[in-house]
Amino acid sequence: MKRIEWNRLDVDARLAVLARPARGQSAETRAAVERLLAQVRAQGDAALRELTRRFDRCDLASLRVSEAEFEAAEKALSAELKMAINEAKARIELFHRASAPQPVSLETAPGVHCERILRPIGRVGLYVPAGGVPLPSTALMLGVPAAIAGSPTVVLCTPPRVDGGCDETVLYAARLCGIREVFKIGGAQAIAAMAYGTESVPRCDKLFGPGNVWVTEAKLQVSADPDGAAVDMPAGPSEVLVIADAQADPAFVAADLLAQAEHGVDSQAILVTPSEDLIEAVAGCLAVQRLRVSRADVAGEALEHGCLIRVDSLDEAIAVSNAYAPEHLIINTAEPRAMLDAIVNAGSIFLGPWSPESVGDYCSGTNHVLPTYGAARAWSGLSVASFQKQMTVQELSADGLRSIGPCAVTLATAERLDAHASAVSLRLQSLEDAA
Ligand SMILES: NC(=O)c1ccc[n+]([C@@H]2O[C@H](COP(=O)([O-])OP(=O)(O)OC[C@H]3O[C@@H](n4cnc5c(N)ncnc54)[C@H](O)[C@@H]3O)[C@@H](O)[C@H]2O)c1
Ligand SMILES: N[C@H](CO)Cc1c[nH]c[nH+]1
Ligand SMILES: [Zn+2]
Repeated sequence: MKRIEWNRLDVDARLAVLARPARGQSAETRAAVERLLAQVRAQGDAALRELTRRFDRCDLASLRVSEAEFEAAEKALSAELKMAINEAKARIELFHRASAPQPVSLETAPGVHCERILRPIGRVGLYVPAGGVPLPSTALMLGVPAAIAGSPTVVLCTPPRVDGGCDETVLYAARLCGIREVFKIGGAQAIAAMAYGTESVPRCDKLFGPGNVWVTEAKLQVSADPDGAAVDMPAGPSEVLVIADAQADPAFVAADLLAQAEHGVDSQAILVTPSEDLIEAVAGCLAVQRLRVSRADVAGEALEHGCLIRVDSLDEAIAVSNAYAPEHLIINTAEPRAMLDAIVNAGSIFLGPWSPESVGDYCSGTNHVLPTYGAARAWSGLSVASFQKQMTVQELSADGLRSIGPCAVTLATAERLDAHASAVSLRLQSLEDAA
């Protein structure tokens, strides 16, 4: 990992350190995804079968996962794994229920009743990656808030294995969330199927979930198409930034950096600390720990563009973190909670030595689908609200209109929107006439 002395850098060099690798896909990827989307729109299921043969190297009799496959999946898993999934799901549900938006109803003036009411998005499409390693935890992170919001149609796509089956753990997690419409489709073709619909796959209003470059580009393209679908958030490679001081255990810090690095070669792992000794010790631990992980090649490549940044103080570390706006922020210092008020940009925050980022990935209760690539400056992680629409309602009595109508007339007149003004003044006049 690169070692950086923050205070020796000028402004441009600091910006370069905080810059992510170039965003957006190559022109070839964009064009390839455009062709894939057009093919699925034109040929429906036939295109899905052909593309699954080409990219996933398997011939599917049925795109949809059958009841028998769900049952076989449940039988195939160990009791221990099922219990862990059930346990994680219960905590994710607890947190997501508690943090779900509530309806609002109040009088803003006598006789002026304003409400916020909530409705689930009608048809939602979930994507669970499985090209490299299948991610059943992602099925929970998408499926639980969708179920709490109460979306009537929940569709889930995940790539098939070469034998035509699906990862059993993903199927078990999907079923636990009440999802029945699961399709063995991966990549851009899955996004196209859910955005535009095919003979088998229902068309969805909004799509959720992470994925590789083809998935990400396809989500971008369908969200820009008025006939396509909305998407959850701008996504990029996974990221972690650790703020630590001299008291932090270097083995813990190294393990946290490595955990994010093993996701993909483009993962971002950054340590910011005032302690030169900690940087030295973390570098040593990383050299040892990375040899022990099965995805050592992937992690090693990711760590090459990660960095160990030395700052003068913890206040400066916070400033670096706020400027970077990491997906995950770990604060491993003597008084982590005391720093929380100063943190303004981060997807999810992990306080203290006993809160590794991995627990947020699986089972603390928070969601692991989070804004990356600096999007945490303006975006939040997935929640029940992401699966809902918030509609506002107003109901005025005659007295209500008498009381606030003149305000509307004055503002409409100032904007020279006479029809707006008269929609109110006409009514005020009729009330006066009736009095
Ligand atoms: N930010 C997050 O919340 C988060 C969480 C989990 C995973 N991730 C990321 O999700 C990604 C998962 O990627 P993955 O590849 O393992 O699985 P994936 O399911 O996203 O992609 C696999 C699919 O890609 C398609 N594909 C393969 N080669 C292709 C080609 N040449 N042209 C067109 N399509 C092709 C295939 O159809 C295949 O089914 C990783 O980058 C991981 O870091 C992010
Ligand atoms: N850390 C990933 C989000 O950036 C989510 C994940 C799934 N499984 C393990 N980790
Ligand atoms: Zn992870």
